[in-house]
Amino acid sequence: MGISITSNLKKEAYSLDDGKGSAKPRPEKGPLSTHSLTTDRAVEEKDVEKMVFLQAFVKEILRKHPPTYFTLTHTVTEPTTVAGYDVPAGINVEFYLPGINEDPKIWSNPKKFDPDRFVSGKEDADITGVTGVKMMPFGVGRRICPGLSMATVHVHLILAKMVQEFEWSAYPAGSEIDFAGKLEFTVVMMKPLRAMVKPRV
Ligand code: HEM
Repeated sequence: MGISITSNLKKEAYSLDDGKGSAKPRPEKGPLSTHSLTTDRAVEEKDVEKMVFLQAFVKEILRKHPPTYFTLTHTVTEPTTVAGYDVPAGINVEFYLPGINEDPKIWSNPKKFDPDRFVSGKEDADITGVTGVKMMPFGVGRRICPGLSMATVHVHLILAKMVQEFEWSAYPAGSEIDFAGKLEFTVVMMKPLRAMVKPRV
């Protein structure tokens, strides 16, 4: 499950949300980072914590294109109230993630793919849910995805390496990318991504 999710997530990342698949995420530069992707050595895990835009970019992918639409099914063990609804013990609850991730009551311009929302300091979200829940791509609480750390390290690093080494663009050149998803075991692109990949020499 983890491998399938992380690989789908990376496909979303390469294609990006501008519909053209231009070679982003943009190189880390200026005040966003003390590290540049154009450095003469391969990016390493320790560099990622300084790459503010990359972190914002991955968080925005997880918000706008969560790899699963639902968490796993949870059973209520004692009567409770959620958002004003009484939930009796013994029933199953499903959490629909895009309903939270794109809730206009908690996000500005939620339909827009905009990593800068996390850079500018306008908005933030704790993906572990410890300090509050505005998005929960890994679930939250006791049954939170145990692969969270591995998955986030993996996605940040592979994405940084792919962008450092290659230029990515849509195929055929200039074509629009259709970001519509469909649910298989995880969410996959309805029309598989076709990309041109050129080594940055
Ligand atoms: C971006 C990548 C990933 C995402 C978005 C993701 C998301 C999720 C979600 C939403 C759940 C359900 C949590 C809940 O119901 O509250 C889950 C559970 C789980 N995930 Fe992940 N996951 C990812 C990667 C991984 C990886 C890399 C592994 C293993 C190496 C992994 C292993 C598991 C396991 C074992 C569970 C079941 C936990 C339980 O029921 O107690 N996941 N994941």
